Amino acid sequence: MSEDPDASAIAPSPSGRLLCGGCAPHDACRLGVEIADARDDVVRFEVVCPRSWHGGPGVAHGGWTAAVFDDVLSVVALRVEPRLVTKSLAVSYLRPVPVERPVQVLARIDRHVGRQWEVSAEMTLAGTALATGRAELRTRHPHHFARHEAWLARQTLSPNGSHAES
Ligand SMILES: CCCCCCCCCC(=O)SCCNC(=O)CCNC(=O)[C@H](O)C(C)(C)COP(=O)(O)OP(=O)(O)OC[C@H]1O[C@@H](n2cnc3c(N)ncnc32)[C@H](O)[C@@H]1OP(=O)(O)O
Repeated sequence: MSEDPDASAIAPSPSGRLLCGGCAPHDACRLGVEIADARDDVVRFEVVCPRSWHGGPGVAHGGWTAAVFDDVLSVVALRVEPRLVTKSLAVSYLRPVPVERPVQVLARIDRHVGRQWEVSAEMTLAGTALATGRAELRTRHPHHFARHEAWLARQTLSPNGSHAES
């Protein structure tokens, strides 16, 4: 990568959306997440699971639900600190999530001390909880991506395809 990877920070897209690197070129969230309202440490989202993410008949794949929580839990803190990574993510699946049906997600910052963030969210439909998520986030170290790239460059592929430190 020729640019400084650590300069990377989420900035609003041309239409004002906060999007990840994969979605920014589309100017739309491919997970179906939209911010509905943002106040202080709480953000409300409207989310629609695209049918392409179904895992069972008419219901979302659990990986979609986890990705949505990773996204919304980051967004709630990204509004304050643009350089974050997820350290841990826990999801409780309470009821199936329907595809192509708007559901609400409320995400909040529970605790923020130094580089450490604790955030949580609930996904509901008509007031009934479908899933909850909780994450620990970290403000990135200044050379987070550069360190990763340097580490990766030291890994060599062996003839059987496995990696070894060179
Ligand atoms: C819609 C808007 C956009 C939404 C975007 C969606 C956002 C999605 C957010 C994500 O999903 S981020 C991607 C998933 N998360 C990661 O890839 C994070 C990977 N984990 C880490 O980089 C580290 O474990 C972490 C920075 C979380 C550690 O933080 P800590 O505060 O717990 O520990 P610390 O910083 O002391 O580092 C612990 C160890 O990791 C090492 N370390 C930290 N950062 C590193 C790094 N960048 N490269 C290599 N090693 C690293 C560090 O040196 C140290 O090594 P030792 O144990 O040997 O001392």
